[in-house]
Amino acid sequence: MENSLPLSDWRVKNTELVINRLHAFLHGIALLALFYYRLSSLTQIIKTKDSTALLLPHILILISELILSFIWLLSQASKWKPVIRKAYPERLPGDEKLPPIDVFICTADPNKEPCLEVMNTVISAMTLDYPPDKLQVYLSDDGGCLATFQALKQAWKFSKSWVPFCRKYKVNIACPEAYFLTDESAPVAMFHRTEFIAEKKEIKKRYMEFKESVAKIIADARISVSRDHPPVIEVINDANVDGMDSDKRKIPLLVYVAREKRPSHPHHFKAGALNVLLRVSAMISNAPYILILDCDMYCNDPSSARQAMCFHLNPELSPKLGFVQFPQRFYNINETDINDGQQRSVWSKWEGLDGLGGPILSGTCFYIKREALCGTQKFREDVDLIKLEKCFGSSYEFIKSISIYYRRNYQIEHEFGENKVQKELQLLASCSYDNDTKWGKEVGFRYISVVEDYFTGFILHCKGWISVYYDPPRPGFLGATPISLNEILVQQTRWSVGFYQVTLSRFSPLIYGLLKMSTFHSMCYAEFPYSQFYFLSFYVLALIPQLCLIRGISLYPEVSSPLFVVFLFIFLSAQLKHVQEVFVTGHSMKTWANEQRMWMMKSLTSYLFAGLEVAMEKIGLTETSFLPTNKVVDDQQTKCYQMGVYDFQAPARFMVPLCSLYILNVASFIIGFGRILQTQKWGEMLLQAFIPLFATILHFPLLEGMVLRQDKGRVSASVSLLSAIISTTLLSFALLLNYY
Ligand SMILES: O=c1ccn([C@@H]2O[C@H](COP(=O)(O)OP(=O)(O)O[C@H]3O[C@H](CO)[C@@H](O)[C@H](O)[C@H]3O)[C@@H](O)[C@H]2O)c(=O)[nH]1
Ligand SMILES: [Mn+2]
Repeated sequence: MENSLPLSDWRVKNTELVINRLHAFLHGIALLALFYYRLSSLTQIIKTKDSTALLLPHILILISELILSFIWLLSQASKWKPVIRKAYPERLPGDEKLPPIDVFICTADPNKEPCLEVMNTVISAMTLDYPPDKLQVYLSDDGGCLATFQALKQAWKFSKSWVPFCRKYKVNIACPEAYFLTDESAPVAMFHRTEFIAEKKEIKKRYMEFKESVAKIIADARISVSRDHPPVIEVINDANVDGMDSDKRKIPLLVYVAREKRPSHPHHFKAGALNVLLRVSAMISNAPYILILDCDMYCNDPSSARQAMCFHLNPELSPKLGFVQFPQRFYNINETDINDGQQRSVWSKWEGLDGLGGPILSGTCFYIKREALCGTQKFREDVDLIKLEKCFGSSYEFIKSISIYYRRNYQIEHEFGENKVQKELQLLASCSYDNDTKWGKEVGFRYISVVEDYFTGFILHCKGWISVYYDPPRPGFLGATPISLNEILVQQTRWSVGFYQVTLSRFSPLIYGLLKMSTFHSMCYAEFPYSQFYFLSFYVLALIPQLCLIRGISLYPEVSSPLFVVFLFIFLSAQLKHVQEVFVTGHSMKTWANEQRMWMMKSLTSYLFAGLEVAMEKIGLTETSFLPTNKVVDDQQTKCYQMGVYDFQAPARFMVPLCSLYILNVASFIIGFGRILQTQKWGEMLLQAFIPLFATILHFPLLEGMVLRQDKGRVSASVSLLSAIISTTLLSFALLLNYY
């Protein structure tokens, strides 16, 4: 009876589907009317003799509207068919039938990624509700830091009591730090209560001791990131014996991996680290499924592994299913979330992508099939060793380990600790192993972009794998997101660089993607890289209508013209659609305002600078870098975030463009409005005066930061001054031209 019930099912979100398609239809027609107006007014300008002064602003506005509309069009794909999924872990087969899982956790820099948080992520993964002999946790330490290694040993020691405690009392929060903060009581029957309280007290004491020991390790060590070290791979256990024996294992296996790094070798950042883990784990446990986690994302609900298996083991999905993606949810978000750290709009797209072939791989919180990453599906028949070596590198042991996927007769026979295995592991974690192989190109995580997640997922989809988005009611994972404006903009710049790198390669979603996947799916993939061009639109819209306003050049239809309604409709329909999406996902108007503001701020800074960075990279002036976000927050940033105000202590390159444009918008509105009063040309200039007014209101926090605030998070005086000079220069230039 039980077996006949499906492990998972899904349904289309019909109401949203209807709203989205109807909106797309109406908004699309209005956009056509807009371009009709633009083209006819352009032809008219060209026909009139003295046209040069008018032509340029009109063309610029047309370009900006074309870009906005093109990205809007791409974005409709992810709204086409939103679906929602359900998993039924209680219908899974017994533990003995569950497949093993390897967990990969990456850390890179102990100065930016606090050791205790990394260890909490590790411990939370060890606590997953899964048979312990089928769960292996690997920590990749890209910093090659001894302190991390020592702390991991302490984490293992603590896990030996924590994991059984959680299993016994079915503790619902897998991360100890979070558990002791919330004071959750276990759902046990009353007669266990006293025993539970006593054990909880004891385990809390052990956690405190563990915390102290980590703090001591950090205090004693010289914390530095090494770029020059040999590979270190160690199974963490008491006496170097009992950890490996899976029959007796009460808690999951824990392995420390620091791959070899040499200054002369490219290490390909996180993708490189994950590929080393893929190889090393193949020698040790070789689980068919892998959970990948960033060190700042811990397992919140221990049942995520079983939930993911509901999809991976569902015969309807299984053969083609590459990965199950969970959303990234954050524990450090507050109600105001002024920086839009939660990225609501991105995650709601994933439901739409799920209806088209699957969500984009998002770097962390996903259960992926090893076979999909290793690309072994194409070696199903017997292939010769030379060919395999060219693809997977020189380790025969590794090739044997993946051969289960095409001959299915290879079992791991070696004992860990044998010299031979250690030697093989060292080889697999060496920095030159990738050379002249297909690693990073056709095997494992792909290298060409710093958004290795997006790119690798894209290639998997192109190869015919599908993926599933699962957003359970209780978040499977919780992480920390940057809370300062600066970190958010730096992070966004990195992502944007990564998107440009993909678009400029031969794998551009709108060329390569269209050939390999459905049109709608590739449109979803294209939306991300093409969104970078918002910077062009927003620079035009933040400057041209304003400068034309003070010069009295009209760029929009008069109030009396029927086309005025078109513009009004487009503005309102876009905003109301956004408001509807915000409300449907349970948020308020504040979220709408924050998202609008951050969208513009990111476009005017991160998107632009990423473009410049990639251009410099192309001509050989700079090298790609992946600077991990700083997970250490100072009091100042926390204070600002909690008060719901921006921390404007970001570098001038971010602040000056924003402040200059703001001042220019305020000034142009005042001058323009004065001009309208004088000339009484209300109808002609109304729309145009509205643009700087909207910007002034939406970005009011900038005015506060420059003029009203006195705290440390205000805009620095030098930035305000420089911005004032820049905007005044631009304004006087425009005004002078006017009198000319
Ligand atoms: O050379 C490196 C650089 C980073 N990392 C790790 O990569 C993870 C992600 O780095 P983080 O600084 O937290 O970046 P985010 O911007 O928060 O990460 C998002 O964006 C990345 C792509 O840019 C994805 O890999 C991530 O999964 C996704 O959460 C962290 O665990 C790092 O330790 C490495 O292992 N090696
Ligand atoms: Mn992160």
